[in-house]
Amino acid sequence: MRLQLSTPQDRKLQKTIQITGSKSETNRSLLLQALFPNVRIENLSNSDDGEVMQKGLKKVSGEVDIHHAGTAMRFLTGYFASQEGKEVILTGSQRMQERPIKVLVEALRSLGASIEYVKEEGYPPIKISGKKLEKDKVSLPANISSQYISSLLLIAPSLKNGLELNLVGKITSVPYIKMTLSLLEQIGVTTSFEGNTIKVEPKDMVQDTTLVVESDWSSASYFYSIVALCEVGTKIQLSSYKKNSLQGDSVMAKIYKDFGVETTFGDHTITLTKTSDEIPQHVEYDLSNAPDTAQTISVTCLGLGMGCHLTGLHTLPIKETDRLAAMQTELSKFGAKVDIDAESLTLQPTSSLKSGVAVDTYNDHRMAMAFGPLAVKTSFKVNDAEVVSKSYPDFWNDLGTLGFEVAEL
Ligand SMILES: O=C(O)C1=C[C@@H](OP(=O)(O)O)[C@@H](O)[C@H](O)C1
Ligand SMILES: C=C(OP(=O)(O)O)C(=O)O
Repeated sequence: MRLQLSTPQDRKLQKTIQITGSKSETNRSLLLQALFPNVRIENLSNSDDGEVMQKGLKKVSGEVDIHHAGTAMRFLTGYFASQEGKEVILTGSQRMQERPIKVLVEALRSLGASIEYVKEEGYPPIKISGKKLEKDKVSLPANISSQYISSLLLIAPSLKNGLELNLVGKITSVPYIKMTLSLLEQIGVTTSFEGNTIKVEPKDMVQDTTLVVESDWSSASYFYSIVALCEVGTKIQLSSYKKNSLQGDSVMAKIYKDFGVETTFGDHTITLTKTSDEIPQHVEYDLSNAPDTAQTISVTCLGLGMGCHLTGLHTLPIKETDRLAAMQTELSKFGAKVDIDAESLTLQPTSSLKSGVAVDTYNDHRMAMAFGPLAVKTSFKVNDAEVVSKSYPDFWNDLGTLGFEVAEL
């Protein structure tokens, strides 16, 4: 699907949007529910990633295809490895077969798991023969993906003696690890995280608990960007959100103050208001705790004619696409000057945006959604725009609701 995006007639928007549940909280909650069936879940994500996770958890044998969903790939690896009697081949899209899984496989093997690579060593697909895992201590590198750590933590309470993890190296995407621990605590599991050591106590049964998934803050980031690019007075209300979020991307509320956007927390809502046009020429952020917002922020800066230096981006090359390379290519199409290295992106201020551009999306939902808000400033095309369904299937409809002209070509 190729879309033509055109500037909304009114650049002082006033609207309310309901956003689907966080895909990260959803996929953790679904796994916990599979282990402890008396856990209930509200406000599940309607994303592709949530759907493949739900389907995957129901399988006991055969092939499980999780498409592009990193969390489903990593969380189901731990799950099936610890499920005696289940035997599956866990696979995914071509890109998923290029996203590394070795750190997690080695950690699970050292706990006693039986996992074999079907094609290339270190990458999916993998054949998993579920077993009771007897060991309770493991060390693993923590600087590549926090999803490996969350995968182990999620199965930890179901292991006979629980689990002690020793994290080696600089820990990346820390809020996602804390989110996992918070959800475990919510269902009554005892955990601790001190220095580089995480401990999870075993638990046979949990009390009836309802996990209420907060809406997705990474999805909210695109509305922060829209408000930042619109006129002073623009007000967009989003639900259902809370102040004490488990999601690290809630840092948007703080970061977007720099772009003149104020956040007001209401009863399960946030209201984003553009209050000021006075913005700095250049901003710098370390996004190692909120990697999924890097694309959003760089497009906001492009649209506002600002420069930025974003660091802590070492995980971006192994996500849905190599996001650093993809951003450099796509930002440059609009006339931007962009430099990247292994962990950072630097954008020079761009005074006028080129028009007639077609943005490529690289099977990456965030490439499409990050550029969407730029339609406030200029008209352009988005190729393969359906990619948004990975985390936010209603994205283009919601942009239409705001008054953007979204036409299928
Ligand atoms: O645990 C999670 O739900 C996630 C962790 C992050 O990945 P990394 O830990 O690989 O950075 C993030 O980018 C991803 O979208 C979701
Ligand atoms: C990196 C992402 O997803 P995942 O790793 O779960 O595929 C994302 O949604 O930005």
